[in-house]
Amino acid sequence: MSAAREGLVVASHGRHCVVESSDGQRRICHPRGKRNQSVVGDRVLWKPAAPGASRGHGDEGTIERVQERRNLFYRQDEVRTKSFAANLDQILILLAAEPVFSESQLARALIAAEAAGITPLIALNKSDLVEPFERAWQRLLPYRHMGGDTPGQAHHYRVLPLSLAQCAEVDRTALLAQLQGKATLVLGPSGAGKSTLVNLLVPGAAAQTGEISQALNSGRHTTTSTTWYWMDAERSTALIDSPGFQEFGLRHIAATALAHHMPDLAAHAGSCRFYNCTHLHEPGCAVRAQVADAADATCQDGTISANRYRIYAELFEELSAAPRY
Ligand SMILES: Nc1nc2c(ncn2[C@@H]2O[C@H](COP(=O)(O)OP(=O)(O)OP(=O)(O)O)[C@@H](O)[C@H]2O)c(=O)[nH]1
Ligand SMILES: [Zn+2]
Repeated sequence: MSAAREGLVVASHGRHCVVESSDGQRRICHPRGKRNQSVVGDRVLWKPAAPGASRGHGDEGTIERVQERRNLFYRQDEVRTKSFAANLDQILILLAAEPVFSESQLARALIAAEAAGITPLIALNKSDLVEPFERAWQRLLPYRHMGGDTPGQAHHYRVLPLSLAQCAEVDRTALLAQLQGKATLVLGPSGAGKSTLVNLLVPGAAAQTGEISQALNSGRHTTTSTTWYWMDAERSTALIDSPGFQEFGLRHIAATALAHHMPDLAAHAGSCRFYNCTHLHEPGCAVRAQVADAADATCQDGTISANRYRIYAELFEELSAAPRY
């Protein structure tokens, strides 16, 4: 019996996953048990399959154990839990001037990131589309100023303007500075420019996925759901591409914990008269007292935008409702 070796899960497809060993070699691995419990980003212990035992995919292996995770980013609706990836340093939410993004989806992704303890970063692409960009940038005002404007104090979220198609060197440099040495999960609505981003930043992205598809030996299974790409030869900077920005279920978060994961609300929640205030109808609610009347109000002065509060109230109701199944 050979000893188990360490590896990194770089793609996952149904019951198979692709494990990269320290020498960079990638191979298909099957879980030892019935279910595939590993997700992309997992560190695993694997063993090569016994000679002759492989199922025609060449060199294969078995996952013996999934090592303890630093974090796990996932969403959950009423019927299922979907894991995006594990052991992440940050989550890049890629939006664009067009198509118009959903603020509710953005808020959900940010809440899930906060709940998992992973730093989110927001980028708004297509700055070359001047007017739509201006409108979208304006819609992001509460996010750009969250955390207040006290001199010397950083905003809660970093929001980067970008034009990936024009690939201005200054944009690329700003983005690279944010990604260097980290494992970043990229999330975003369809059409925002995720593929453009991956192709711009990952040399040989096609080759990396080609290798995976080849390893999966499956013309039928060409789309792996989540993929880990190395941006550098030293394999220190990674981008993880994942679908699933739509229908971002937050069933794993208690309604009463929501405000805690929304920094603009959390800043005031401690001053409510009742310690268990839901910020929906209680007297002496410090959160509601800060909700701006005007739809275009910002968080610049510590106020809460009307949209953010509406999103909170809607989510609170959704998460309090009894399961339908
Ligand atoms: N004007 C403009 N168009 C861009 C920019 N970046 C990407 N695009 C275009 O936007 C479209 C969508 O880009 P993709 O990279 O395919 O978007 P995606 O997020 O991968 O979309 P899906 O494949 O549907 O998930 C393409 O036609 C790109 O050429 C940009 O900075 N400015
Ligand atoms: Zn309150």
